Parts: sequence; structure tokens; C-alpha cells
Amino acid sequence: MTDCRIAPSILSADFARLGAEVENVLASGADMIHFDVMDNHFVPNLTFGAPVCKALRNYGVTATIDVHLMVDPVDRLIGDFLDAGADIITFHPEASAHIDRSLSLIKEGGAKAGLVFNPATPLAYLDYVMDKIDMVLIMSVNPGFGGQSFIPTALDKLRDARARIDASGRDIWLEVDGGVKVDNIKEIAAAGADTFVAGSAIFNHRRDDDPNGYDSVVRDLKAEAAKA
Ligand SMILES: O=C(CO)[C@@H](O)[C@H](O)COP(=O)(O)O
Ligand SMILES: [Fe+2]
Repeated sequence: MTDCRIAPSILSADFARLGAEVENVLASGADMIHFDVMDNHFVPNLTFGAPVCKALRNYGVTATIDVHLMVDPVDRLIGDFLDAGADIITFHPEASAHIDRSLSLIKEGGAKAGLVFNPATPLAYLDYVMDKIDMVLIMSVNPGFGGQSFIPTALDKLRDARARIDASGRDIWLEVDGGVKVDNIKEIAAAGADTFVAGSAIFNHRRDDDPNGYDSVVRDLKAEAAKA
């Protein structure tokens, strides 16, 4: 495979040391930061909002911040995240009454836009908005929590999404989120993903003998993906 981006989900980071965790994981070779926003309504969990994204920017984080909105409704928060410095904003189509409008809000604000597909949500939502999409995010767990197991049917869905992206001729990233580990990333990459969210696989595998704590696991994820 050519592209391979590792996007650590800070959901599994130590929140009390968030700035340092982000700094360390980026210094370990991660390509971007995955920022999971949960509202205890669209998903049964509550995390953090735009002020935390802004705080990371103020701390000095310049890397791509990939905001995964698990909130309903979506539109009111888009402006907050654009102001907070988000580079990519993705949302679940079920959570927007006007998907085309939500995508336009993100793009007009200067960020990349994407749709997120739960395991049982059909890719048909892409049909009439492909020209506004910069990223397709395939959930390989039901959203709400880190540390769940990869749902194997996501592999077929990735292949389907890859075919749609290739047919579009556009530069659209195909991200996968949930249960990505060193021992399954090769198969996931072979199914067409180029951007890999990994939360527990990274933050639960800190090594004190690595210069930045996460060097070994980020290197192993990339090496396995490259074998696809
Ligand atoms: O969006 C979500 C969960 O809803 C994810 O981004 C998880 O945070 C990924 O965690 P792991 O499955 O990699 O531990
Ligand atoms: Fe996520």
C-alpha cells in the first residue's frame, strides 16, 4: 500500500496529561490525532468538546486534528470546532437532518469533511454527496467506547467503500475506526483502508524504554500495514 496514516484516538490517553500524551504520540511517529466527541445522546458516553481541541492548539499541537463527532444534532458544534482549529470534521449521517448542508458548513469553514458509517449503516448515504467528501470513516465497532473488538463485516464494507472512492476519481481518505491492532491492521489495509484510528492499541502499550513512549507500537502498526 502507498498511503498509511496512523491516527491515535486520545479517548484512551491519560486525560490528566493530555498535552504531553499528544506530544509523545506524535513524536513517536503518529501522523495525526483522532478526537472522539461523544454527547451521551447519539452514543452512550460523554467525552470532550471544542474547548479541549482549542487547548491542544494553545499547547502547541500543530498536527492534523481529526474530529469524529458522535453527537446529535451536528450543525451547531461544527462552528465551534472550526474555531477551535479542527482540520477534519466527520459526522454520522443519522445525526444530521441535512447532510449536504452539514458537509457544506464544514467545507466553507476551511476544514476537510467526512461521513462516518456505523457497522449497520449503508454506504448509500454517499450517493449524492461524493463531491463534498474528503474522508469516509468506516466504524469497525459500534461507537461509544474504546477497547472493543473489531467487527469482521467491516472488511467487506471497506472494500465497498474503496471501490466507490476509486470510481469517484477524487482524493478521499478511507479511515477505519475501532479494534485496530498490530495483529489485524495488515488485513484491514488489504481491504482498502489508508488511515487507521488506534486508541487502546497505542495508549495501552506505552513503553518506558521507547524515547517517546509509543515508538514501538506506532512503528509496528505501520510495518504491518505496509505488508498489505
Ligand atoms: O470512535 C471511537 C469509539 O466510538 C474510536 O475512535 C475509539 O476510541 C477507538 O478505540 P480502539 O477501538 O482503537 O481502542
Ligand atoms: Fe472515533
